[in-house]
Amino acid sequence: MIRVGVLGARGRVGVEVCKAVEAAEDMELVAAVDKGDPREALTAAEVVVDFTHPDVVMDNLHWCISHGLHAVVGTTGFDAERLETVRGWLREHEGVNVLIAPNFGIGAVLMMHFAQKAARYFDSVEIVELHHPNKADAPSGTARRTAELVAEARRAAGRGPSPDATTSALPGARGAEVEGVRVHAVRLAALIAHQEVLLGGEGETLTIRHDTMSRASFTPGVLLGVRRIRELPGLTVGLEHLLDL
Ligand SMILES: NC(=O)C1=CN([C@@H]2O[C@H](COP(=O)(O)OP(=O)(O)OC[C@H]3O[C@@H](n4cnc5c(N)ncnc54)[C@H](OP(=O)(O)O)[C@@H]3O)[C@@H](O)[C@H]2O)C=CC1
Ligand SMILES: O=C(O)C1=N[C@H](C(=O)O)C[C@H](O)C1
Repeated sequence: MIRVGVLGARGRVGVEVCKAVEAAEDMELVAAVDKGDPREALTAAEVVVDFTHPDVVMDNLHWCISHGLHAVVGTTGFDAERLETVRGWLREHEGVNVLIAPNFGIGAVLMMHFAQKAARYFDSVEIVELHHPNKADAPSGTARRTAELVAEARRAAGRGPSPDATTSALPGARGAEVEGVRVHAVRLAALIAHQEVLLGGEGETLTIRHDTMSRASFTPGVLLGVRRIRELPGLTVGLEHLLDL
């Protein structure tokens, strides 16, 4: 049995993760911790799952690593600097492993992968992410990561920026720029999490779209991470490393 603790256990995703861990035959939920609860309960766990908030996730991770606990992290807000900080902590605590994934949905991971594959073949690319209005961060972690992957593929193919002759625009009208890729964030009641990657070329467009219809969709990926984390040394970024893509 893998002893699992959940941080953010009363949150929208945390609740689903707790249910999934309790239903898994090879796991035991030993701690369900949310804001205001003492983290010490997590020391009964081997693996801690974090779905909290971008403002607190670094402190949580530092605490887990320094207590020798593996961490599977869904919370967003990671940039290159934060990832480097985590790598530094892990160097000081050999044997502790961390998986950080901006999206644990299998379909979402495939959407990012397909977008990365397609990027080299099109002149233009833009990303539209659409989420529930209670989301803390914009753009989403998934959109940021998609933009990074697409930008990397375009650079490798020797492609310059997407064509754009705009010389006059209201601030924000063209979205945010992530490594040269435009990302637009929509917040709308009734939505959960959705993303479109729009690609345009000579006389054709390709739209790659993913829709999250239930937060339970994140749990198979989280459980996969929990099962595999002990054999993934150091820091792993992205669920794609655990899939056969
Ligand atoms: N990687 C993935 O697949 C996915 C990632 N996410 C990300 O996960 C994060 C959480 O999303 P979501 O569940 O919707 O958010 P919620 O706000 O619903 O849940 C977060 C929970 O964490 C609690 N919390 C805040 N601070 C702490 C703390 N220091 N220690 C323990 N618990 C704390 C919150 O309490 P309170 O409300 O009182 O502040 C809340 O109950 C976000 O960054 C989101 O983008 C979401 C979906 C999928
Ligand atoms: O906050 C959310 O809801 C989600 N957050 C993640 C992100 O920022 O990419 C994953 C998914 O989009 C849902």
